[in-house]
Amino acid sequence: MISRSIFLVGPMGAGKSTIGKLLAAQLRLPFADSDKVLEEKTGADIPWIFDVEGEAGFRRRESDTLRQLCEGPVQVIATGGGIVLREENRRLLRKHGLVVYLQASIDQLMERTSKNSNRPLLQVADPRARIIELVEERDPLYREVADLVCETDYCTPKQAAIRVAERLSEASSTD
Ligand SMILES: Nc1ncnc2c1ncn2[C@@H]1O[C@H](COP(=O)(O)OP(=O)(O)O)[C@@H](O)[C@H]1O
Ligand SMILES: O=C(O)C1=C[C@@H](OP(=O)(O)O)[C@@H](O)[C@H](O)C1
Ligand SMILES: [Mg+2]
Repeated sequence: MISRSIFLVGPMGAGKSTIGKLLAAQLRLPFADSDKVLEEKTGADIPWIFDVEGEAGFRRRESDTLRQLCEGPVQVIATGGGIVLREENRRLLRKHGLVVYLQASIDQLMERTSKNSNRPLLQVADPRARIIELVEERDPLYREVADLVCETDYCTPKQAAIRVAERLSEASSTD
């Protein structure tokens, strides 16, 4: 029985948005993607927000969106990869939900994020170096908030969702 929202955190390309939707269906919970909610509230997409308001503007909107989601129903929430940067966000994640850190190798993160250009932080000459830098900076922050850590390298999104659901049920049975 799930009594708190489930937040998926982890780097860009870990599969938070894809696995989150599948996990929600499996658990029969609503699903929200914080980036999509933010874009709908703003009426603009993430590249536009970064262009016009910079990363600082995006981070303000991201925190507002997280606060709003924390007040909503119990659901599965895919967050953006940088949600853990602000201490106030980390506090909210820990307070309002069970946090699952989705991990993947640098090779997989590269492959999965190279398919589209909607991630402003990766529009650089050397996206691989940028991914490595971001993972090094953020891994301790993901660990700080995580109740569970799940690998997504050697499986399909569906298999990953099933594995996360199993891990959540094991964790709740030992509570
Ligand atoms: N095992 C896997 N787990 C998660 N995503 C995967 C996997 N294999 C391939 N993908 C693909 O990786 C891409 C990026 O996933 P996405 O859910 O947008 O990641 P995030 O929200 O963490 O940035 C999607 O196209 C997804 O289908
Ligand atoms: O890592 C980040 O700082 C970001 C990750 C993106 O979400 P995904 O992790 O879902 O790609 C999105 O929030 C934005 O482009 C910034
Ligand atoms: Mg996403």
